Amino acid sequence: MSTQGTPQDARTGAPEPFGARLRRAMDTRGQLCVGIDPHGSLLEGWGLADDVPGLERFTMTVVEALAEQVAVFKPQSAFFERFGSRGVAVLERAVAAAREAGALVLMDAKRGDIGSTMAAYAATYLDASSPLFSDAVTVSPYLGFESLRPALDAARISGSGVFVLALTSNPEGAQVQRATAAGGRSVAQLVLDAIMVENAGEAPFGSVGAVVGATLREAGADLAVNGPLLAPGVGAQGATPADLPAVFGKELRNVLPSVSRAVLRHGPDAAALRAAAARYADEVRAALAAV
Ligand SMILES: O=C(O)c1cc(=O)[nH]c(=O)n1[C@@H]1O[C@H](COP(=O)(O)O)[C@@H](O)[C@H]1O
Repeated sequence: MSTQGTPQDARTGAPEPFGARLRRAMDTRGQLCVGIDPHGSLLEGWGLADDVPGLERFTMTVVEALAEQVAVFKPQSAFFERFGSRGVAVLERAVAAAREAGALVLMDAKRGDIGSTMAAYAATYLDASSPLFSDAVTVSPYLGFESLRPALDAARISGSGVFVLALTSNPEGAQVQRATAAGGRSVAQLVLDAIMVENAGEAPFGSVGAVVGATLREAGADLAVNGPLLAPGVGAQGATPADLPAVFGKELRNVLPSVSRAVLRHGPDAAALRAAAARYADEVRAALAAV
């Protein structure tokens, strides 16, 4: 497995772990992830056709406008896959352009399968020689946390990261995630505990993140996973940066709030996109400073 494309640790020559790279990006650029979700309605709002050239124009405009400003981009794979191979080619180009410009890319693919198939997903997103290699990928642990092992192993080798769904932003998630597992803990808590074990001893924090919706109002779970906490749901789903302290408490410094539509709708003007992202980054900074 090649580790091309991943910055290396100057001292050891090994790929620098994603957790260290993300911590630095969050500390220097601010704690904000902008999702790239090319909904047909957004393309229409930008005056673009809902086709491959429209997808490409939309995506590259977002990348060019924000790549030197935001810590992380989170392209949502489904919005590219819906156009077939030509849409995936746009996604490949966007990932390369964003990484080239210094932003980290978290591929939102939410993959999860039996371990032997999970290895193929890991090869797709977490092997540095793959055309879709990303700094990190979202995965679902609901086939059992250990089914994710091939992705966790591949991430360690290539210096990339894995974000595991724990408490999702949608109201339906509670049915599964808040259910009580054997031993009396919630299913989500078991996932969080397993993430904690993966990140044990890592500094500044580990490369295995948890996804915890900003919409939850309160976590109702122990979020001290020694890793990043991706918090989608800010903006279009109704959460605001001011809601973050109540959900994340003492883990606030590790939170990476994510906004897609509420930033993207400000395009196609690059300055307006930059201003919208800067407003959210400022609001997040203010929410963190207030506690
Ligand atoms: O993993 C995710 O990114 C994710 C997890 C979750 O619990 N909720 C959630 O909304 N997301 C993603 O975050 C993005 C939210 O988009 P907006 O609601 O437009 O900001 C979408 O791409 C979702 O698929």
